[in-house]
Amino acid sequence: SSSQQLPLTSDFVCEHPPYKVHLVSSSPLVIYITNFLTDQERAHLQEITKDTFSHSGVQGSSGAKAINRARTSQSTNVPRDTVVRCIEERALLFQGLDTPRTHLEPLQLVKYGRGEHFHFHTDWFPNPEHARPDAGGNRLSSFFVYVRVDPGTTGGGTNFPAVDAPAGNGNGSSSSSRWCEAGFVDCDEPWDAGVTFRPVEGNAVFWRNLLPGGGGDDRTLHAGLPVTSGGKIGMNIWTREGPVSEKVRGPDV
Ligand SMILES: O=C(O)CCC(=O)C(=O)O
Ligand SMILES: [Fe+2]
Repeated sequence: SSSQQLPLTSDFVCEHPPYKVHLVSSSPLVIYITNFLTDQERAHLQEITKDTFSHSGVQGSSGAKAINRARTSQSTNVPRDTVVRCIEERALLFQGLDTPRTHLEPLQLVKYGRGEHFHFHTDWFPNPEHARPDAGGNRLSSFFVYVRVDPGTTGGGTNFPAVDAPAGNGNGSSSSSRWCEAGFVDCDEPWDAGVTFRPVEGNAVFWRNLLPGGGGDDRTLHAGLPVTSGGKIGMNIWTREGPVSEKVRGPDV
């Protein structure tokens, strides 16, 4: 219905929802964020990208692919309108007061149907060619935001095999963990599988990809596990070490 869409008039006011942060791991830095996107923003993102998804890897942005980017999902870049700029601003403020907007790649939606997955990979580029200063350097941080989860969806979690599950989550021994009870973490996974975040609409996982010296942090390896029923749309927000060219970022719309 039309009430589902935000007005895209010049008097649009960017208001950030009262999201909450929950520390998962300090090394590597991993933070779980609840209510990062509003329902209206989620609907808007889907509306403006409808019919634009394709299977073509890293579409239109850096042209670079990390190794093991075996993804059966479809993706699309999000045109940067006032609502999207508001989400960008939120992601920048989250990371401090001095991260310029130009360090952001175009936001990217990733869509999975039943049986689709994204194999283990790092978001940072192991190939220095893809992380050259004129390309914006490497990917300093990632947000993966759950934009849509079809009712009855199973699977489709985001797994980090080298990140310990939050302390006291009771993996394998108890169901008392608040992380499990809240539905944020999949505690049915075996203890040695690291941590698996369940897709929950509006919530996000944030992590830092690079070590203090600038090298890639192998512990940020992760995968989009196969969706066993239903479907999921997620969104990547990638912040580079330096500015991304205007050509890659595209115009404001
Ligand atoms: O689908 C997921 O849970 C993760 C996707 C991902 O890692 C990516 O698009 O880079
Ligand atoms: Fe990723």
